[in-house]
Amino acid sequence: MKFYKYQGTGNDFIMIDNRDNSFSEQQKKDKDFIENLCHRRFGIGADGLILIENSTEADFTMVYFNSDGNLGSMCGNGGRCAVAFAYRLGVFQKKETTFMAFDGLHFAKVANVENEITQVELQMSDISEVEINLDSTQNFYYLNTGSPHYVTFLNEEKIQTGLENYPIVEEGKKVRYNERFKKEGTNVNFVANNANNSEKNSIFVRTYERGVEDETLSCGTGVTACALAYFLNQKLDKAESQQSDLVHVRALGGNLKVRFTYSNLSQNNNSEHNFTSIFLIGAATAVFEGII
Ligand SMILES: N[C@H](CCC[C@H](N)C(=O)O)C(=O)O
Repeated sequence: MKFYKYQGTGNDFIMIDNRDNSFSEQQKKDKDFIENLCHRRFGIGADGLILIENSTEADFTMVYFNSDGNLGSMCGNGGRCAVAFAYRLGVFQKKETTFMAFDGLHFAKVANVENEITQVELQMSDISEVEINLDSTQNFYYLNTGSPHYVTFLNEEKIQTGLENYPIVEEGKKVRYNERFKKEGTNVNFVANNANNSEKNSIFVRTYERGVEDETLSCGTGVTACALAYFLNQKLDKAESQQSDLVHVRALGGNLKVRFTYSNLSQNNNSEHNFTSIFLIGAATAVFEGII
């Protein structure tokens, strides 16, 4: 079986063209097999496995597994890699596509191709629910950008040590395995202002990923969740009823941008935050290919 290895800001994936169903239904259920493929010593090594399959509604379907072998939810970096891979396979010819994923249809644009690096603008699902927990005992946003994300902004005391040195795995596990989240799990994101970038709306994000149960170098749905939470955190009081914005995000594995339109239809209801036309923008890179 032929495989390709891709990475998007250091979040890496094994990609398989499964339009011929060569990756069997049996293999999809075989968690040990998938876990081994993703294992960095016993296998190819990856944060996840992605299959490109035929779709009746769209150009293709993306099936995503976490590196623990479980079927995952939406994956933003994987989605960008899947678009780059499908474009290379000729699954769609013009530089725009629509594909099916765990959380529904996604539109994407191939903005540029230069050798092995493809710039992809991936539309994420609209968001209308954001849980905001900011009081003396809690400090987090919780939202689902295709995958569930807990987002916390490092406060002054924690920021002293810097997000660079913050114990992400240890602190991430405390949240991921707490009473509320331990059954379904959650991804856990830590955010600080990006002091290295003078551009406005610039944040630094580190993510503990469920299913990988470790920090990854970047998480696309996490970066998206952090950009939206940052917008709410910074601008809610000043937010007009409708506005568009762009947030620059640095992850350990590289830079991404998140563009979106915000509207709060009922100004009195703080829980109704509508984000539409959300795009995750950045590179997807082909690394190598091989035969299993
Ligand atoms: N790395 C992925 C997210 C995977 C989400 C996964 N960890 C889960 O919650 O099932 C991304 O780029 O969006």
